[in-house]
Formats: sequence, C-alpha cells, structure tokens
Amino acid sequence: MASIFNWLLDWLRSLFFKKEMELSLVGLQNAGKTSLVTVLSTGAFHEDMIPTVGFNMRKVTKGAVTIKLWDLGGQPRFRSMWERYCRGVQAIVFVADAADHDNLDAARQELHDLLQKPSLAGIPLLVLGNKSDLPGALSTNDLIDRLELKALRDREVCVYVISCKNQHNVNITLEWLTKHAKS
Ligand SMILES: Nc1nc2c(ncn2[C@@H]2O[C@H](COP(=O)(O)OP(=O)(O)OP(=O)(O)O)[C@@H](O)[C@H]2O)c(=O)[nH]1
Ligand SMILES: [Mg+2]
Repeated sequence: MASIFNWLLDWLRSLFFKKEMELSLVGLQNAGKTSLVTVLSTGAFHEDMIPTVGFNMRKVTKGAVTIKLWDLGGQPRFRSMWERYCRGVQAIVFVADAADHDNLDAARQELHDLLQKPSLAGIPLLVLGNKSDLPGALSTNDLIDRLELKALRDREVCVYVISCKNQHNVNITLEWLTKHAKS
C-alpha cells in the first residue's frame, strides 16, 4: 500500500514540477558526442560508434527533467548547421577529445567561430574534455588554456574533463544540465 502511495506521489510531483530543456552537442568528429548521449540515455558505452550523418535527436528523462538532445555531426561538412541547431537552446555542450592534441587547435577555432554568432549570445556553455581515460589527456586547466576559454566573457562557461568509457564525471555533467532546465 505504501509503495502505491509513493508511486502516486512521485507521479503527481512529476506532473506539477516537470522541467524540460533543449540542448545541442557540438564538437569535432570523433570527440564522443554520440557516445555521451548513449551513456546518458542507456548507461552503456560502445567502442564501435558510427559517425553521425547530419544530426540525431534523443530525449533523456532524469527524474522530473526531460532533456531533448540535438546530437550534431562533427565532420566539416556538417559544421555549418551547428548554429541553426544551437539557436534557442538552454545550453550548448561542446565536446572535445582531450587526448587528441593535434585537433585541439581546430576545436578551439570551431568553438570560437560558433560562439561569435549574434544569435547564440548569452547561451550557457558546457565544455567537456572527453576521453580522460586515455594517456596524455589534458587536465581541466590545460583544456581551458588550449581552447582559450577565458576569452569567453559574455556567457556562463563551465568545463569538466570526462570519460564516456569509464563514466568519469558523467554524473556532474548531468547535474549541470538538469540545473539549467527551465521550470
Ligand atoms: N577511450 C575512449 N574512447 C571514447 C570515449 N568516448 C568516445 N570514444 C570513442 O571515440 C569514437 C568516436 O565516438 P563518437 O561518439 O561517435 O564521436 P562523435 O563526436 O559523435 O563523432 P561524429 O558523430 O562523427 O561527430 C568511438 O570509437 C568511441 O568509442 C571515451 O571516453 N574514451
Ligand atoms: Mg556522433
């Protein structure tokens, strides 16, 4: 009886305190955007991911928060559509491969080019340095330097190093996201 009552209470709570958010994941190909979406929605990591063609949309519900995730392709031919899918979202999540030193300059360039667009002014940014499990992966401070994040002053910026593979910092990432959901 008590469990039915609790279930009913949870259901009523979710009806009245439901929150939702829409966010876009951008970043170079192979950074781990789709892996992150998969880990967030299923809890599982897969090595053999297929590069995203165009974009995917997935909804993830955590407690009373529903997150609509636009997972965008990172190959050069898809980058011109990033801006369109970032307009009006509650947060932009930029995923970088923190162990791929050769591509971090290109990642910095793409990030700063995107954030210069007037349509995206003020939208909070979460930068994730993924693949912290790999040798040579940058620390948070090194990532802040390499991506020149201190130059971004017109919006809230947060940075975490994460690993989709061993789920390092995936929980604080989710916490940051749910905190930015509108009620
Ligand atoms: N070692 C390690 N590999 C990872 C991690 N996250 C993702 N990968 C691998 O990185 C590769 C690319 O992952 P995806 O999730 O497809 O990358 P993406 O950013 O979605 O790439 P595009 O769709 O092409 O833009 C895959 O082989 C993943 O298994 C991680 O935390 N650690
Ligand atoms: Mg992908």
